[in-house]
Amino acid sequence: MIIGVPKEIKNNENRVAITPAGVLAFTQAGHTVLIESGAGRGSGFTDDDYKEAGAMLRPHAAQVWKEAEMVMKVKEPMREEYCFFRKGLILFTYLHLAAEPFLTEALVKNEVVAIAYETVEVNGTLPLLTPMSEVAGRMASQIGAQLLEKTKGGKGILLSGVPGVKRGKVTIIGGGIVGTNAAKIAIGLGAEVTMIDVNPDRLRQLDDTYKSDITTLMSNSLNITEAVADADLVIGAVLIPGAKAPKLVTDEMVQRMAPGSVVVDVAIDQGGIVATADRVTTHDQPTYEKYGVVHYAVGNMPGAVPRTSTIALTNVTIPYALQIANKGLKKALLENEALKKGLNVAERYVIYEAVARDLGYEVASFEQVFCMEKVM
Ligand SMILES: NC(=O)C1=CN([C@@H]2O[C@H](COP(=O)(O)OP(=O)(O)OC[C@H]3O[C@@H](n4cnc5c(N)ncnc54)[C@H](O)[C@@H]3O)[C@@H](O)[C@H]2O)C=CC1
Ligand SMILES: CC(=O)C(=O)O
Repeated sequence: MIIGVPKEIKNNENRVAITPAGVLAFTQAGHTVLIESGAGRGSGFTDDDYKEAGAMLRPHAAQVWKEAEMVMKVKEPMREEYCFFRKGLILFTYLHLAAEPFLTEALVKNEVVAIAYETVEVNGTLPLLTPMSEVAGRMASQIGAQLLEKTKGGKGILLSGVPGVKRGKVTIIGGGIVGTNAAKIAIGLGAEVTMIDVNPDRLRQLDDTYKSDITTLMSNSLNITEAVADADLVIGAVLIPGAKAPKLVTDEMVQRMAPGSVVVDVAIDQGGIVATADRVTTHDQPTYEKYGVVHYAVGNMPGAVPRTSTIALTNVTIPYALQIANKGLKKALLENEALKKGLNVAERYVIYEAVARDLGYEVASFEQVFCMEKVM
């Protein structure tokens, strides 16, 4: 198979979908890897590193998209990339389609086979989302702590406090991978941490893990209202796989926060859980203020630490991509239930149920599409 890796073009997105080690894995299996020149630079990989591993370089993204049978990316394609979509092209990347109606329409219309990293699922876990959630969760507390500084628009508190001065309060909504990683750093910084989740078993696990370092609360409107009003820093970390994020923090709840408080809505890539996080921000301009509260809503947080993130991401994506290349799409999907869950769009159909529901498409089952036996 011919695998293409274009340079990421989202604002300050310095990750790349393949490392030289990944190239070697493909070429050793007899595949061809095309890489846009400079694609790895932001992650510290030179064109020569890729060439030595057996990749072929292409000066322009258009050539990579056109020649490749499967394009691997990190972020969802930007509008400038939609013109490269074509029937039967396999696209393997983060997609977050429930929050991307125009992208979904472009993929459907052009009959792209789109497999989303974030919905590949093994026993209820999301192995291709996990490493980036680990990065973003850790970053969320780190960034939130900085934004609480006066010079960054915050209320001017140090999360750890100092002897004789009380600590800052962090409320984390969603106790999954982002939430637990945010908690680790917030606890390490010395903050008073409250974690809210809707799953009682999850709350039990969190209590067992962090013991008296955190307070756990069941997710309901009253608990969220109180914990948000009381917090210096709120971190949004809820996920319903594939679906648009539920707006759990209302406009009124944000209005009740003290001026200079901070919201970091990590779940913004699925639309965000905070009503006032009504736009996706970029690393160039990561924050805005609403009701005196600093909002951070960057949709590609791990892009700011590309070396760590690229290696962590490709460690988990390459084995799946290799299965597609080695077996062909149809066989790979049929033999791997986890990968099959990643299939969001194929043959003009939306296959992932939550995406179809949120965007108003009729859902087609994998079997329906598979039986048509055209592209696959
Ligand atoms: N902005 C960025 O750069 C990045 C964003 N993310 C996003 O962060 C979000 C969280 O991801 P993960 O932690 O990996 O997901 P996860 O699936 O590990 O955790 C989600 C948690 O939300 C909980 N939850 C579901 N409904 C809830 C409700 N009504 N109230 C409270 N909790 C509820 C679940 O029980 C689960 O514990 C996702 O949208 C993910 O795409 C991840 C990485 C980078
Ligand atoms: C998960 C995701 O969208 C990211 O890492 O950018």
